[in-house]
Amino acid sequence: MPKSKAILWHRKWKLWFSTTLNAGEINHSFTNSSRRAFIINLFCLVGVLFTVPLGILSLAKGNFLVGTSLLTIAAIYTLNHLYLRLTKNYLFSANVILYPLYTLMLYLVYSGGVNGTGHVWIYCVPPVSLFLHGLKRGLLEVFLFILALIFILFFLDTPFDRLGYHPDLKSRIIYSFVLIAFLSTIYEYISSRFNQSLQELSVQLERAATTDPLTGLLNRRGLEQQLEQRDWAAPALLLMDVDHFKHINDEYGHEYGDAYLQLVAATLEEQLTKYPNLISRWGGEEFLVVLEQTASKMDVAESIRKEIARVHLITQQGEPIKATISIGVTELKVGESVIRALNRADKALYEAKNSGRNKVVMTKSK
Ligand SMILES: Nc1nc2c(ncn2[C@@H]2O[C@H](COP(=O)(O)OP(=O)(O)OP(=O)(O)O)[C@@H](O)[C@H]2O)c(=O)[nH]1
Repeated sequence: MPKSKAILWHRKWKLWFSTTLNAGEINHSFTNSSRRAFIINLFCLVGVLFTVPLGILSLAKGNFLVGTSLLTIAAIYTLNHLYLRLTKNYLFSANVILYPLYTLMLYLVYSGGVNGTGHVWIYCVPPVSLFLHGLKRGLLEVFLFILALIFILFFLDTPFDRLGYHPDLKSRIIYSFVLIAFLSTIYEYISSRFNQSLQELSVQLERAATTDPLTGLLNRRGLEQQLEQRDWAAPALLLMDVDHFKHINDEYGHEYGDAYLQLVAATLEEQLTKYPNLISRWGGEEFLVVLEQTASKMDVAESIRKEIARVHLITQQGEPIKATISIGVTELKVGESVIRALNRADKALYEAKNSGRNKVVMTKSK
């Protein structure tokens, strides 16, 4: 096969494996649910790869019962994978894998399995159970499985008893099973803790990337992200700029400048509690508010302007720090880009500044 064709095949297989193993994933991050979906798919895939050839072989040898049983298991695993892919209901899919597995393992111990080797398979129960059902439920099920094992091995008259094993084997099976359960619990505990901190870190990073640290408002990226996430029916854009802000920095120092920006942010939040909105610090001393279409967007802008002119900071020496704000208002038309609408808002703001500041100017969208 030519090299380029081989690379193409390799890529196709890789994509197929990745799609199959990640089918039914709730999101792409490494959450517990996506981890479980991955394990269920892996289990189904490996199960089908094992049972189909063995089933066909058994049928070819005339062993009809074993052959059809194996092919039925392959069909159940395939359906389970398709069900997970369609519904993302990994809890149900986990049950489809686990409960038949428990039953099969207990039956293997009871019957002794092929040439008395049935009990060697039971050690897959703790890791699979803990992976798929998590620490709490997984541990409970492993505990119940151990009770069922003890009952079968010590209180039932079974074909296992007639295999001629040393009497100590029964207790050794239980001890070694408990050891594997213990190790699996430690592994699952560590990996779920690691997963949890990874998720917390990812939430913190996401917040840091979309929030302005000084005011706690959305930053430019956060606002753009939130604008995309919801259907806003022609919202109003209010672009605001604190008047002569440089003067506050120059006169009282940067710390008071920062505190004043925090005061503006708090005032905006307080003034806009009644309306669905997004408030962002757009840059330096500039704020952008996206306001869901209300008949009174000019009234809202006016009340913000008046409130900013009213509120003030007090310095340590008891001096009041006051400022005003200029606002450019426009409407974001359906299908229009934010940048285009912002250009209009910017022009309106410029007009407000040029006509004396402490003003609200609204442009009509063309
Ligand atoms: N304290 C503080 N100052 C900031 C921050 N970001 C920007 N600034 C300052 O904001 C000032 C903005 O000044 P200008 O752009 O000249 O505007 P202005 O003084 O508000 O005047 P007009 O907008 O024309 O009314 C600059 O001095 C910046 O250093 C910040 O996070 N904290």
